[in-house]
Amino acid sequence: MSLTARFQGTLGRFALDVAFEAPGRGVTALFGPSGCGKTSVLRCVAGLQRLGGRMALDGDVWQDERHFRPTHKRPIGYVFQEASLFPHLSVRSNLLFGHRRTVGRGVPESIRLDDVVDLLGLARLLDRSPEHLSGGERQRVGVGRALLSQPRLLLMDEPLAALDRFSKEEILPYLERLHGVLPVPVLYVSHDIAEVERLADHLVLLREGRVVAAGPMQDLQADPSLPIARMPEAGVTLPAVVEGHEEAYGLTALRLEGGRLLVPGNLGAVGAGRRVRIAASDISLARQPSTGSTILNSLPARIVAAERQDEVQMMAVVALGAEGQGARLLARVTRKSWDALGLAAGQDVFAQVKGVALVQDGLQAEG
Ligand SMILES: Nc1ncnc2c1ncn2[C@@H]1O[C@H](COP(=O)(O)OP(=O)(O)OP(=O)(O)O)[C@@H](O)[C@H]1O
Repeated sequence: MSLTARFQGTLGRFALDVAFEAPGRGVTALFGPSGCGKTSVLRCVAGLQRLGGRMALDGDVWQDERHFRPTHKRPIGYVFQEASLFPHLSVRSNLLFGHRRTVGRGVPESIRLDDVVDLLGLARLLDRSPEHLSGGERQRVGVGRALLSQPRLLLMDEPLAALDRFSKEEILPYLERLHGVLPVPVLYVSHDIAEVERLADHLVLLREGRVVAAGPMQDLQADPSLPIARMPEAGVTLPAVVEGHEEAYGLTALRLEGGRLLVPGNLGAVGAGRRVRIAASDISLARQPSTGSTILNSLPARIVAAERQDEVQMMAVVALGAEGQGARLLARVTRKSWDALGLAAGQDVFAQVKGVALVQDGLQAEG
């Protein structure tokens, strides 16, 4: 179950030449700087733009050398920067607009109104007119409407870009919630890495009309040769499980693959899954375990790769665990310290984690 796409051609003076695969579940982000071709790729997938190539979803070919299925025959939901809701219809009627045209014509109903209302928190809004909704609420309705048209693929083009910071923060938890339960894959266009890290599990990195890299988010984040590792906010997002609590100190123990972190606050019941983000600038490396230090988290790890970023900085990839078999973290350290400690790939070190952000509800915790 997956999407395969290859598009080649020119748009005015812009040359697009991309090929990528996306898994049949979860959120795949198309990420890259402005003008790199993200929207054009999405439009090609939707059939709104016709370039040469081939595209198939679960083996169902939407485009190849001989065929080109028109947009209205592709089972897609499309969410734009701004939801263009029908002003004369209530929220409920807006939501059901596409539903009638699909379920009403025999398409099996895999996404139901009640589920969408529940997931997107729309119950209070159902009888309202779109004119009386905030920007964030309108976008939630737009997402719900797209889902209720029973798409087999949901396309989202910068759905948060037109919202102010406050509305963005309001809508993100709803999108995160959809993430785990949606029966359809999502292609999500954004140029905001923080947003992508919160929502996506697969990444297609674009630059100047080409694919720079594609793969699981964690793998790409921990590749020091990619442009995202050069961003000031470079880091990794990792799955974690609540392992226990140190109630006397108000701390939660989180288990990562190959390591354990103590973070402030009660992050839920034992066994609960969490997604944490650890910034490269929040990790320092030591040859010895930290004693006589206030640092809480000092994890055995092995340096698996390193790259000089500029005159001052090195970017190292460390794999957690004494054998270096666990999750990979990025560590940005100065070249001076790197040389002073005689660090090199293959060495065993201690990764001192100074801060952990819980990405799924935006909590920031200093460790
Ligand atoms: N129909 C078209 N005719 C001519 N040029 C086009 C057309 N569509 C896109 N382009 C050009 O292709 C390039 C890529 O545009 P696109 O909107 O796909 O980029 P993007 O990565 O989505 O950018 P942004 O993040 O700013 O939305 C741009 O230089 C744009 O001007």
